[in-house]
Amino acid sequence: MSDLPLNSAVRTRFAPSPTGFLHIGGARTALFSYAYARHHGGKFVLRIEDTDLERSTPESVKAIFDAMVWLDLDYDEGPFYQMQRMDRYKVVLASMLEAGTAYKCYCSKEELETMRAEQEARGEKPRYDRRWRPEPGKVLPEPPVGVDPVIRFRTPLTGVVGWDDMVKGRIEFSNEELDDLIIARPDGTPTYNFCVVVDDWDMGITQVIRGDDHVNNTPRQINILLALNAPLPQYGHVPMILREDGQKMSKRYDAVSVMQYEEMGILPEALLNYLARLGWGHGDDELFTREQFVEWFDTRNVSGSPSRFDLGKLKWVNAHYIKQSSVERLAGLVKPFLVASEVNVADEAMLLAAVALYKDRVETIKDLAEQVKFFFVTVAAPQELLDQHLTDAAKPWVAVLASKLSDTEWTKEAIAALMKAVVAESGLKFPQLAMPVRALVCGTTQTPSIDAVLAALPKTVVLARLAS
Ligand SMILES: Nc1ncnc2c1ncn2[C@@H]1O[C@H](COP(=O)(O)OP(=O)(O)OP(=O)(O)O)[C@@H](O)[C@H]1O
Repeated sequence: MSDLPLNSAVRTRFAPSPTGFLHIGGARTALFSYAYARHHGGKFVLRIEDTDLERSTPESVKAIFDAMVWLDLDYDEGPFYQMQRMDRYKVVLASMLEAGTAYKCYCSKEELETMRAEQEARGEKPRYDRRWRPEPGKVLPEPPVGVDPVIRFRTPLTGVVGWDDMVKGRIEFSNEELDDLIIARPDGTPTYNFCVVVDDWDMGITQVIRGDDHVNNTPRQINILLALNAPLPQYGHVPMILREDGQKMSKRYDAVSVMQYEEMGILPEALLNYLARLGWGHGDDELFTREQFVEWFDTRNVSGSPSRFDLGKLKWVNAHYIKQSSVERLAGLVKPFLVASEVNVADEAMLLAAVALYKDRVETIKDLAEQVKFFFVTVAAPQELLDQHLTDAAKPWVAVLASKLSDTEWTKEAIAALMKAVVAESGLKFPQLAMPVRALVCGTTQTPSIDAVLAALPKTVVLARLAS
């Protein structure tokens, strides 16, 4: 079992279940599969595992697509939907019954419960006792009338099933630990592990890269593939991403959707860079492009232990990408945030100027919107800020500055020269003039160079706010 047959052309897949949004744990797993395929010049396949009819919804399918598009994880084939492949599964089930690698089991729920209770009473691990498994010389019970059977896989009774995991190294299970799992329900619908096996086989998947919550499924899936004489893919199980509180991130336990990061003002390339680095490393490199990641990616450098999500680090990475982005792109991204807070952004030139002034000072696009808001609407400074800076000493000089500004040419240089002159004349220190000006015009004292900020605003607006 150690030398698994390998297909030559790499084909990886991402196979989410559409039972909620795509969270970043799933997204990182998708990213690793994607990067592996791209690194090897192979194909990346998207498969929607929608057989859980109670939990799967079309909205969740859309949510997965939205997140994949936003992150630009472009797939080469698919989306394939398991629900559209039922006929194929049934053909394979029939072939397994025919070959004797699967068999019908007529145990009722009650019988299974009794079996379990008796085993527990004897101190044994509860498991199906294989009473319907055909064996040479064994007499099977008469199939009860009117009962639809399940189909069970005929798991080898002895031996070891193992694989060289691309992330975790050698993993082995004894077949004695595995039971004859149900591969089709009484109504004929196939179960999870069976569908995955047929899909991975039909789709020619050569590397199954998935979360390590699937490690226990892998020996079962390998046994079924072997029974089908299908080629075995390589398996790589990547550790889970944990929430900041250390819990597994899962749709069921309030994980945050990938798209919520867009709403927070995270750039997709920042999230990808952050996720790539989370649980994978290339020396000390923290910031790298998608192309570099694809070039460097190797499952051997994926960490074997779970990683904890760290919003602070994500924001740090995001700040880097914001700095690197063009003013035009950022202006396009920040606009919806401003509009959402009912700020009218009619003056495009002012928006560009404002973004240029603030892009190196923010961690998210949402922050950026907050920071540049005062360009478009008056933001009143908190009273304590005014009390602190708009002192009796400063007030008259703010008025002097305002009157001089009204006649000056509206450039950063002219404004700077004028402020300098007023400072000299007044005997104030520069901040004693600049701080009240900031508070009045911007609603805060935390701003970039005040001459640049004033120059980016219409003169009339500056004068009105200084007079307020
Ligand atoms: N927290 C996580 N960290 C890393 N990978 C994950 C995490 N949760 C799921 N995955 C992986 O993402 C892929 C898609 O998983 P799936 O759509 O079933 O999401 P899920 O969150 O596990 O769902 P559930 O709500 O059933 O827990 C699988 O390969 C799975 O192993």
